[in-house]
Amino acid sequence: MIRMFLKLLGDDVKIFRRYAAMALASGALNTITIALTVPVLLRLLQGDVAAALPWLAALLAGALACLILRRQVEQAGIKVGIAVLEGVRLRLGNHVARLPIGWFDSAATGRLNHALTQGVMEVAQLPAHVFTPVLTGLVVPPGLALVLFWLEPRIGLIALAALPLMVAVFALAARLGRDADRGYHAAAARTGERAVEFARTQAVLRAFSGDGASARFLMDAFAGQRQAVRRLIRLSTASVVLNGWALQAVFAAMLLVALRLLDADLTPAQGLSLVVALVLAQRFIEPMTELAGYGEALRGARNHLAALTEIAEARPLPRAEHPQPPRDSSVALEDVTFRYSPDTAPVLEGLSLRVAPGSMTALVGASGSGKSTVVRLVARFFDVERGQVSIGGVDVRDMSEEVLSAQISQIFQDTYLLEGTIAENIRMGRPDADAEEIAEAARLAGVDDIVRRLPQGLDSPTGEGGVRLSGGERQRIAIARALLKDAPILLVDEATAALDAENRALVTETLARLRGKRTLIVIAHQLSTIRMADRIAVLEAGRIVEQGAPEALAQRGGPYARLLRLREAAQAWRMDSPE
Ligand SMILES: Nc1ncnc2c1ncn2[C@@H]1O[C@H](COP(=O)(O)OP(=O)(O)OP(=O)(O)O)[C@@H](O)[C@H]1O
Repeated sequence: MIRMFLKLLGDDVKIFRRYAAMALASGALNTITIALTVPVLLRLLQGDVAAALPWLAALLAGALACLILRRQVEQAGIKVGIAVLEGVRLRLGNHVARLPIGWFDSAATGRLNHALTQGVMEVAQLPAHVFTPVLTGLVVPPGLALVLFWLEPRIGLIALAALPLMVAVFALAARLGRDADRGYHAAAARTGERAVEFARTQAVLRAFSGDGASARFLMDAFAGQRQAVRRLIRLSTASVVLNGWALQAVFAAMLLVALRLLDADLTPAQGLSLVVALVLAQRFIEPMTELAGYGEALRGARNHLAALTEIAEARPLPRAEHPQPPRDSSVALEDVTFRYSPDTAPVLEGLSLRVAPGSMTALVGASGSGKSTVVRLVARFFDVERGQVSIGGVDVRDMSEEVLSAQISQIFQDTYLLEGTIAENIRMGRPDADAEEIAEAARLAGVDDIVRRLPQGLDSPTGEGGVRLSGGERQRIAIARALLKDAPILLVDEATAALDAENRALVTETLARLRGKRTLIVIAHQLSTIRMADRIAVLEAGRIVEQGAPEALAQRGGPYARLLRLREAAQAWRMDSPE
């Protein structure tokens, strides 16, 4: 855990080392001060107040020094906390900015948000609230065990033997708690997903199962979470009880030995030593009880640290050492194999595709066949596992990010709008565009239909508190951005399911306008788009099973011809059916 913490601190690790050294020194000073109670008590119990006075003075001086040092440790802990708050966010922010675009799926974005807000906040509080007592608590018991051994060897031996035993018990209790925690977090995440799904799919659920059966999957998730909570309570209680029992057992063993010793013939001096040893034994147990109490806080922090470390360890795409510019706007995938994670099957396997500059290629195929993955690889959302993706004859891995980005415009399904006005969102396509160019792109993309009903027109704010735009309207803004950017390659996901007839026509119009002028790669769903393409590539389970000109493929009677028949039948059905 400390290793994860140090890794996150980066260069600020120096501040932590200084703080940790001070915390350990404070623990050592605490031990010495507590040890000073031994001569004080011995002399006082012997009735020799005068002899006790110098020791008492030393004890008071030690207590004062402890107080001062503890304050400094706290200040140093706060400094580490501030370094975490400022440094970790900045470092992770810079790191995340270099991660592949494909890393930012909704789950990762949610984790990032949680880790950077709540996670960093809690980790920043660790030094001041948890590490200080824990580090101090690590030093005091071994120190006092040695003093006990010197004072009363048999009780001291129990204390020394208890140290590794308690480490083992704490580790076991921590493991129990960690397992329960993990189960609980997994169940809570599942319930969260089911609840969001339940809310999002209300229309479908009500249409297809009005008897309440639709809520069953959500109820199952709740039941799973209840079970996980019960297990968490059982195991956390067990770990607290285990720690408590172990500590009490150690103390009881010390008392038993003390009783046996009292039965034996003791000199008055030995009797006094035994009494003082018992007082010291109590001080030996105390910090360990405190330490056990921090188990839960450490476990919680461990989860946050693990989430932050996972983000910090996500690998950015390597930068080109000798970046080269593309020679033209052609696109080629050669023998490409790609999988989303090392433990899943490849999504694309040995896929090759060549797109001539200025031509239009339509990717068609069943859902899940890998069409979106192909366009994501062209835009280098991820790097391929085998083979290569090149633009203008240059591997995308050998291009600088800026040059690659300048080659490509995208019109994808999920258009994200930034906080700002509609005009500013369109300007993202080309930051130096003037108002006239933005207005023209907006007009061509049909955004002016949207803004006409808004009093502030293109300057209307989007996002929270601003205009709420539908999926289709967002896509129009994406089209406007793409037209404004005017990059040599345009990647389009038609996603007609989300679009109304007017938007479908807009996408077709945009493609028709750019056809022959730009390299177009389109995940095509509409027959009109498919027929407009110079070449069709038919995908099935991550491979291209057929490619060529539309007419030639239609006549061949293969997969494309079958797909065409299905689409035509679907379109005829749509035209015949009453709207
Ligand atoms: N981010 C991701 N992480 C893991 N697997 C993914 C991810 N995106 C897609 N996949 C998987 O990769 C396969 C190909 O998906 P892809 O989205 O490329 O297909 P598609 O042909 O574009 O489908 P659709 O037409 O439904 O959008 C599918 O099995 C899908 O589940």
